[in-house]
Amino acid sequence: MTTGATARPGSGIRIQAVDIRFGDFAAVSGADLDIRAGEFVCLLGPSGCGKSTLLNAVAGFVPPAAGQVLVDDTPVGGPDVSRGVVFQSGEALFPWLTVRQNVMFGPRMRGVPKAGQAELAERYLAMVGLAHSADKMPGELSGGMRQRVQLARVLANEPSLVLMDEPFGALDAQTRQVMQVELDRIWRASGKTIVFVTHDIGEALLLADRVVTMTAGPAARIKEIYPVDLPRPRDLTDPACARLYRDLRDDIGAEVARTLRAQGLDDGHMPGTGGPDGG
Ligand SMILES: Nc1ncnc2c1ncn2[C@@H]1O[C@H](COP(=O)(O)OP(=O)(O)OP(=O)(O)O)[C@@H](O)[C@H]1O
Repeated sequence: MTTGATARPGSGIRIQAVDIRFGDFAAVSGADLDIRAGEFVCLLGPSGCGKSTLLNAVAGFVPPAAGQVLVDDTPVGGPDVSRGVVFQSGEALFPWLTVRQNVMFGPRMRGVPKAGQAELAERYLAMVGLAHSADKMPGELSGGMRQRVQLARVLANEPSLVLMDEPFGALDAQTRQVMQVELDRIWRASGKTIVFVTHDIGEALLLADRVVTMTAGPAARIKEIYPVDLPRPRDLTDPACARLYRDLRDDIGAEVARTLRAQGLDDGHMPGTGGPDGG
């Protein structure tokens, strides 16, 4: 899968019996998941279930109240550049630095000599298709371009895994499609492990080796794991893909319906609950 383009290969992740609390609120409870080195895993689930919270635990932003997250058998104790995070908003870029300087920033902080910084910026800007925009300011870029720069900036830190929290959520449908194709290519070229949070079933099916669903919170846990053993690039209209799409839609629909029932709201029209959609 990898071309060996980077020094550091992807890491394996073990999420073991992880509980995450915010005060008295149990956001995640007993989450267990193993992710292989170099794997692309999408986390999918109803809004507010705990996808970002679990991703943040892998990033080291949120400490588990119980259980542990291991990356290459080492417990995660806090944030680290070896675990790169791409957020939804391209606003995470430094607006006063050029694209190239944004990408060189991490290596500079890590003490990489100037020539090495420039080389990393060149390599990763080329990988995300933005070599020609290196001297632009972030404000001169489109939303999709800003997300590519974010990805290049993370990759320039040579992380062993990349954590992406709805990175294309703010993009228009067409740009999103282009970015999905690009990310598939970049992932294959980089050999990184990617954990990707999304609401979008189609996006998950286009990108993931495995799609992991979560139950509705509170106390969300891993619900089901769906291997996507289909050749890439994928076609959502392919019958096998369409079947998986329906399974995932029903899985998520059942969780949304459960939440609505718990709130005393009508769930008769949700897929997976015997609604008109056939569930
Ligand atoms: N810092 C925090 N303090 C208190 N509660 C939090 C905090 N962060 C998240 N939560 C709660 O934890 C639960 C899970 O939130 P999280 O953002 O992980 O969900 P999500 O599945 O990523 O949602 P979405 O898909 O809507 O982005 C929610 O009930 C949320 O309100």
